[in-house]
Amino acid sequence: MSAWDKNDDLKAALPEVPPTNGTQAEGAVTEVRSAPIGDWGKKTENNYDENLEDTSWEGNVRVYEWDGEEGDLGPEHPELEAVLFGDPATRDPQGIDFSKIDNITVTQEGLQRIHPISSFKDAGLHPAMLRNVDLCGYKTPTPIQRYCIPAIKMGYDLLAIAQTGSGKTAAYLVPILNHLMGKAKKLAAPRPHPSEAAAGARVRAEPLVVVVVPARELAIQIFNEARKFCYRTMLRPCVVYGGGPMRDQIDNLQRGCDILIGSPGRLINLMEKADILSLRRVKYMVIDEADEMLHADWEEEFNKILGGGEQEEGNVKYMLFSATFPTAIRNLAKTHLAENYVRVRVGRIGSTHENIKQDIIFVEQSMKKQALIDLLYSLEPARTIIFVNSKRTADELDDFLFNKELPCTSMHSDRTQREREDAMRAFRLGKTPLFVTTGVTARGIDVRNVMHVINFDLPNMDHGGIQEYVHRIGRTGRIGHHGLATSFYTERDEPIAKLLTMTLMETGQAIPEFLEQYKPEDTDISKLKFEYNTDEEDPGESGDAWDAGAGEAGEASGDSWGTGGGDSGAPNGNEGGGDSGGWGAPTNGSGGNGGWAAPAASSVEVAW
Ligand SMILES: Nc1ncnc2c1ncn2[C@@H]1O[C@H](COP(=O)(O)OP(=O)(O)OP(=O)(O)O)[C@@H](O)[C@H]1O
Repeated sequence: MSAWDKNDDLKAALPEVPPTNGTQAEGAVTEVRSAPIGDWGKKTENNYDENLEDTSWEGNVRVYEWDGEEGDLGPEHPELEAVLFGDPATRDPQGIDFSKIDNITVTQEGLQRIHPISSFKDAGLHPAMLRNVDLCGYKTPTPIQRYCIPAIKMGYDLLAIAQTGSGKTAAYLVPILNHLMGKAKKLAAPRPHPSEAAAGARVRAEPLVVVVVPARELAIQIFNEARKFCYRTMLRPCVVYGGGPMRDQIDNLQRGCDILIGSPGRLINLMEKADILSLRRVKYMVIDEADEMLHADWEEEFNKILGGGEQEEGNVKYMLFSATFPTAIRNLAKTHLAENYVRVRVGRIGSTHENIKQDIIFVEQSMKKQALIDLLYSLEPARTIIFVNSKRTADELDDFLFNKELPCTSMHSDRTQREREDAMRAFRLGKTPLFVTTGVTARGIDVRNVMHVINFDLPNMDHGGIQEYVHRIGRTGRIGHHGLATSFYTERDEPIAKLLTMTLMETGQAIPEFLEQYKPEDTDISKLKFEYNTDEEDPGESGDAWDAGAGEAGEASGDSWGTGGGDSGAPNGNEGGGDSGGWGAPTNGSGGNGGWAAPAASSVEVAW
């Protein structure tokens, strides 16, 4: 365990951010320190030559290998278990405060009403999957998991929106893999026995699940999660991403691939090699960070991936996940989903967690570096991500901090993939607890114990805007932990000021004096209008709520994990009949007016 993993929750010690030498806050006391108050450890320099010798690309790590003779379930493998799930001493989540997560309102829409599970035990998971969940240290499902697990089990397309760090990855991996694990032999493509693969036997990869994500590091991270949930199943995960070694990635695919996680460019590249990869067997297509993937910049890639499967119409379930979802992109998203898709939203779309303390400090542009050093020197050392808006600033800041003897590393899109993986690894391991990066890591990246996010530059409204702010600060305060997000605000940040102020108000953060002028006239928090994704535009959300009633949780329980086609209740009828529970289309839906909701959609709010 790294020293940086010991204080699982520094929350109690979360400091008030002191004014820095760079602030203009009136009456600010500018205590300038010339040295850090704690021990940051040694500054380190990456030796890339040494690393070049190292062939351990992140995609080449071990996965559970099925030798095909154990029936549906492979034997336990204690050594691999320790590799996948880590030191048992650090598995159990400590310091997690689920109270804030559990109080968030959950809204669901669509023709079908989903009954949330109350515990993993009630989810009808295969005992081996339940054990994998337990090995991960998950005791209780998060709200998004409570809804997504039964919805996916029942076979619906899904649009799921929940705050950063709220467990969206497991919300789709667990039910999808659970559903497929009993059917792997029937559905999966033939593959060489591991001993034959070692002797060079190869097949074409024909995955059952494809997960598409917008960033390479995120693909690697989700692959690592998939490795855990595939443990002892017959399902073999692979990852492909740009910049990584093509030869190794192809080699891995050709040993058999059931779950493929990829960044779009490399995925398309490989799809063009018909003897290497075919999407003809795909049953589930998951688009993570879906609002980013549906962005116009990705349109071509996105359409190629969605259209490249030769699957029968209606045979693929589509799942879209994100923490943010601007209205226009939500409207586009629905065109990719079946009419009877289910939509689940936890809290306001794009809202931040109360667990993240947000501080905004006014800084003169020319004083930012000084302000940063003041800030770092005045707080206890803590694993920290520093976001900047340009590659040049990332390089400069890395140098600057390094010259101050602080242990930092940095990443941006001009770095080689080897450098990117090294930097990420050094930060994850706590070797370099300061990580300077551009927005390339704003989304999805989950590093244990990130206590502080600093926006050295606030996101530009033309590049990411308030959504990027939400994703960036969401690298801390994950899954019930507490974190601090400090942003340097300069005169140039005026365009984001209004949305930023409302975002602060929503979670009861202190509004600094210089932002007071941007407060809306009506300060009633329930009436805040986030123009970029007004929920009013979502028909079906206003009235017609189904009576949530009591006893919601647990109703999806009971039936056992997949034996053949009977458990899905697949609404498209493509995996047999089932037990969708007789939720006929409600007659009171409002749907309709060309906007977001599916026909006759209705919604229900459930306060947890
Ligand atoms: N039920 C659970 N109990 C405890 N920890 C969990 C649970 N579900 C997920 N986690 C952990 O919570 C962390 C955040 O999960 P995840 O990365 O899936 O969040 P996310 O909602 O996808 O966030 P983002 O929007 O930033 O991508 C991970 O470390 C994951 O292992």
